[in-house]
Amino acid sequence: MTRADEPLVWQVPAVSRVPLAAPVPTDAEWSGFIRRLESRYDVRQVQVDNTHTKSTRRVSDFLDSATRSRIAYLLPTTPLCQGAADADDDVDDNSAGYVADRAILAVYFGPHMQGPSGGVHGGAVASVLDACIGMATNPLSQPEGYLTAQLTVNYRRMMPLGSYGVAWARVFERDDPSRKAYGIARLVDGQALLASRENGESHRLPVYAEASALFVRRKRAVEGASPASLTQRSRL
Ligand SMILES: CCCCCCCCCCCC(=O)SCCNC(=O)CCNC(=O)[C@H](O)C(C)(C)COP(=O)(O)OP(=O)(O)OC[C@H]1O[C@@H](n2cnc3c(N)ncnc32)[C@H](O)[C@@H]1OP(=O)(O)O
Repeated sequence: MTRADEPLVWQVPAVSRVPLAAPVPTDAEWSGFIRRLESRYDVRQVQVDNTHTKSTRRVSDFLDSATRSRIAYLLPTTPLCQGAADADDDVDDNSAGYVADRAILAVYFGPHMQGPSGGVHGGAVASVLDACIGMATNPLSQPEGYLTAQLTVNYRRMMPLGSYGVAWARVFERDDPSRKAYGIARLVDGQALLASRENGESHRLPVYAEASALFVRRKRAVEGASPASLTQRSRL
């Protein structure tokens, strides 16, 4: 057998696996966190399920599973569909809660997202930021029209395992003729965010990671969705 034919074997050093002190929050703890976010900020949780209707939205089965359902999709209560989101002007922007260009994901980074010892895996952080920009980029009535073409993540600090994170994203440019949308997202510590709000502190919160992304709208989505069909779908 030549060297090139030898099976590739990873030499993994034996490490002792220490049980992680990052238990998944109970239902009550998790909903308490979301309620605090809703009461301190002008946001509301969008109920998530697997049907793409106007008021419900799937986050991602993958993230749902990795977080043990400790992930929530929130939107500003006041519609913000101005500027960038106006590209979808055939959609009824003024209906309650419809926000196309911003999104917030609240997430608990638990033991199933471990990367470095005591820290969250960079891929998990990237997934959350990508999903958050994806939510902001894809209007509720046009789910999954835009796909990630490029994602750049800047890891500023290690996110400790067992943290509540809050990521928010916005689309700052949507170039509809060429089907491109550009967005950014930032991830901060959710408990620190709430504490600073509750204590009336105005200092800038440390950013754990930030991302910028290019999303491209699939050709199929563009061809298959006439303005009439979009309007119809948005009213379902
Ligand atoms: C999870 C939460 C769920 C939440 C639910 C809703 C959120 C969904 C978000 C999901 C996020 C994901 O994970 S998506 C999964 C990961 N991503 C993917 O699998 C995408 C794989 N790539 C593709 O399918 C394709 O490459 C596309 C769709 C991105 C683009 O293909 P295309 O449609 O043929 O584009 P094409 O006509 O060639 O190009 C259109 C314009 O975009 C530019 N362009 C195209 N691709 C790129 C690129 N990679 N980098 C730079 N620029 C590009 C072209 O130069 C051109 O510019 P110009 O000449 O016009 O200037």
